[in-house]
Amino acid sequence: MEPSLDILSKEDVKKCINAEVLMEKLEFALADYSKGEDGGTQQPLRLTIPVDHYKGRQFVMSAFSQRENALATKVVGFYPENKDEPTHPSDIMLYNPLNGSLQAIMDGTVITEYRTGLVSAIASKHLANPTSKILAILGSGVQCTGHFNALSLLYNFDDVRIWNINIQSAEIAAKKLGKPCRVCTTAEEAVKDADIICTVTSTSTPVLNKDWVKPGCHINSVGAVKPKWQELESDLMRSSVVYVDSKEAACQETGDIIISKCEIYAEIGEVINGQKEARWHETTVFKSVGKLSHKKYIFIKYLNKLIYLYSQL
Ligand SMILES: NC(=O)C1=CN([C@@H]2O[C@H](COP(=O)(O)OP(=O)(O)OC[C@H]3O[C@@H](n4cnc5c(N)ncnc54)[C@H](O)[C@@H]3O)[C@@H](O)[C@H]2O)C=CC1
Ligand SMILES: O=C([O-])C1=[NH+]CCC1
Repeated sequence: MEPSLDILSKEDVKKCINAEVLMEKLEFALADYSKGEDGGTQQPLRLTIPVDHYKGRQFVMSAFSQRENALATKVVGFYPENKDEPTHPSDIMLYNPLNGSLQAIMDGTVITEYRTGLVSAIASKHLANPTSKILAILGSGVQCTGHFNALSLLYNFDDVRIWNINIQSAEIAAKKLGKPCRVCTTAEEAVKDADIICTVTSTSTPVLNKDWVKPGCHINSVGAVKPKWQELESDLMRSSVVYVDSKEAACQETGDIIISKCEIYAEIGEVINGQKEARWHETTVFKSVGKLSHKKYIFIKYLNKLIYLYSQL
């Protein structure tokens, strides 16, 4: 008999996700990755296909995890000018690691939204002041909600600010958060005295300057996923303690690291493993590029188990 193939829509995936469980799994995944070969993961640098003719690009990310016994590939586009379609269309293929056969194809957009915010939340847990009360989010697309929801699992913010280059978009995002938050007209106003700042934009030039940032704050920066693009000013990168998701990927894929020529202090996985310090009393930047597709397939594996149950109902 042919093995069955599960096909999961965005709604199917949404029904399966439990953010708290996923956060735990992601922390293991980050730690395993930074152990190198001892971590039992195989994860080559992702493939980037420029589709300049249509102002887009596609990333192909594959990985195997021994811990989860999972093998998967995620394909994600980056089309920042899309209006009626997602700017990051994505699909995930899950394979049986024993024989390589395809087990499931699923929407990858929901996973991308959750996973990216949760990884920033994990970084914040280690690198931000534990009493953080003021959150600023620069950018008001999918990752704005993803980051707000993920960080709210760990912090009880009493002041949340949002800024976007397009203020109407920030106002729409603010309503979606379901909690009071302030829409600011400038990025500088939004980040004043903030304890945690998330930059989640599609900008190609810096939106956050060193002089605006309170010493000791923690910054999660997830945009600028091109070698010539920057989300944070070079001076800010050079004067902060910089952590990344993957040194290999960060040094090749983001102008925030390449152009600023800043020093990378550690991978966040090294902090989780106790190999490097969490210097949370200093100004810290967690720069992620999302290279860690094994973070995603851990989701997938988890989802697959739920999918199995789900398919029994
Ligand atoms: N590091 C990672 O793991 C991941 C990174 N990303 C990146 O994070 C960023 C945000 O992703 P999404 O929220 O899904 O995208 P989105 O398209 O939903 O939102 C992007 C936001 O950036 C704003 N923006 C565009 N140009 C700007 C400019 N010049 N200055 C300030 N804001 C500007 C847009 O108005 C919008 O609010 C993107 O750069 C994306 O490629 C996305 C997923 C994973
Ligand atoms: O990991 C991811 O899904 C992405 N990284 C950059 C754009 C999308």
